[in-house]
Amino acid sequence: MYKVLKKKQKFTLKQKYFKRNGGLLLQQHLSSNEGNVDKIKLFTSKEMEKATNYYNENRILGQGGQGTVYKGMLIDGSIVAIKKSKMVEGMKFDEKKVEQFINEVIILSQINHRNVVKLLGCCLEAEIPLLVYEFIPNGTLYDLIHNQNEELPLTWEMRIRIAIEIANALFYLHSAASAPIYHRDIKSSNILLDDKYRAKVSDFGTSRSVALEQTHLTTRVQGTFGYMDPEYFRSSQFTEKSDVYSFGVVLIELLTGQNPISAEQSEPVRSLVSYFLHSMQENSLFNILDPMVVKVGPKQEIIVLALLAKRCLNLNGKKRPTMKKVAMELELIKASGGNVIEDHGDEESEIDDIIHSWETNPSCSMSRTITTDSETLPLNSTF
Ligand SMILES: Nc1ncnc2c1ncn2[C@@H]1O[C@H](COP(=O)(O)OP(=O)(O)OP(=O)(O)O)[C@@H](O)[C@H]1O
Repeated sequence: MYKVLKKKQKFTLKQKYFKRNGGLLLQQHLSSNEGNVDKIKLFTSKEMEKATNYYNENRILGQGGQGTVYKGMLIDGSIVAIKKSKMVEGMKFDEKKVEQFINEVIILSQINHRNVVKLLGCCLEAEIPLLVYEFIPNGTLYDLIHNQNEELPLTWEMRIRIAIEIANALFYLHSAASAPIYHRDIKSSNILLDDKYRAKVSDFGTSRSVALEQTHLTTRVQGTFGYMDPEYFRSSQFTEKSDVYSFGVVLIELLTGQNPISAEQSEPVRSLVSYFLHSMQENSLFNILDPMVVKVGPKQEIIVLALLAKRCLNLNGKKRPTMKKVAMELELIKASGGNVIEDHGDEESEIDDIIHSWETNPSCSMSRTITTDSETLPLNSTF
C-alpha cells in the first residue's frame, strides 16, 4: 500500500511540474500543428539526472541569462548540452520564463539547418524544465575573437567563413517556410563553434516566429546592449532588419577583434559601432582593425567587408540589406577576393580613399611590409 501510494504521489508531482513547465502550452501548439514537435523527444527527469550526474557542478558548461548549461551523456552514449532554465526569481515562479522556454522548443522544432544548433528534446516533468541540445565542443565565437591564442589563430579565411555561415543561418530563418523567424539576440556569445569551427547559431529563447508574434502581446524591448538595433530600441518594433543590424555588429567584431561595448574607453570609442562608423568616415579603418586582420587579411576583401558592415549598421532599417543580400555578397567577397562588388552609390571611390590613406599612413608601414613579403596573399599586386 505504502509503495503504491508513494508511486502515485510521485506521478502527481510530475504531472504538476509538467503543467507548470508549460507542457500544456506545448501540447496546444502540437495540436495546432506548429513546428515539427514530434521530432522533439520528451526525456524523463531520471534520464536527465543520470546524464548530468545529478547536475554536478563540474559538468557546468556555462551560465546565461536564462539558466545553466550542463554537459551530459545520454544512455546511448551521446554527448549533449542540457540547459536548466532559471524559472524561479526570488520565491516566485516566473511565467515569462516558461513562455520563453516553450517558445524556444517550438521555434527550434521548426528549424533544420547545419548552422543552427539542434534541439534534441526537453524534459518537462522535472521541477525545473530542461532543454537538450546537440553538444557543440569548441565554445563561442566571442571567446574565439576575444581570447585569441597562438595555438589557434583566427585567420582571415575563418572570419569570412564564419560570417557566411551565420548569414546563411539568418537568411534561412528569415525565409522559413511557414513564417519568418527573427532571432532577436544575435551576438558573438550566441554563436557556438563545432569540431571544425563551423558556426552554429544558438539561444532562441527570445526569438519569435512572425506567426507566433501575432498571438504575443509582448512589446518589452529585449536584446543585448551593444548589439541592439537603435531603431528597435526607439520604436519597440522588431523587424528582420534588426537582426541585420546585430549581424553587422558581429561583422565589425570579427574585423576589429574588439568588444561591442568597452567599459575602459570613453565616448565615442566606448561604442564599437560609433567608433567603427567614425573611422570609416575618416578613412582610417586600418586604425581599428584587429592587428591579426591587418597582418594577414587581403586589403580589398577587408575594405569591402567593412563597407558591407557599414550598410548593415545603417540607422535607417529600410536602407540595410536583407540577410539574403548579405549572404550573397559575403559569398561573392570570398569568391572574388573583394574584386567584384555591386554598385552601392559611392563605394568604389570610398574603397580608393580608404586604400590611399591606408597606404600613406606611416603607422601601417609595418603591416605593409609583412603583407608584401608574403607570396601567398592574393591581392598584393593591387596595392
Ligand atoms: N549546445 C551547446 N553545446 C555546448 N555548449 C553550450 C551549448 N549551449 C550553450 N552552451 C554553453 O553554455 C553557455 C550559456 O549558454 P546560454 O545560451 O544559456 O546563455 P548565453 O548565450 O551565454 O546568455 P544569455 O542567455 O543571457 O544570452 C554558452 O555560452 C556556451 O558556453
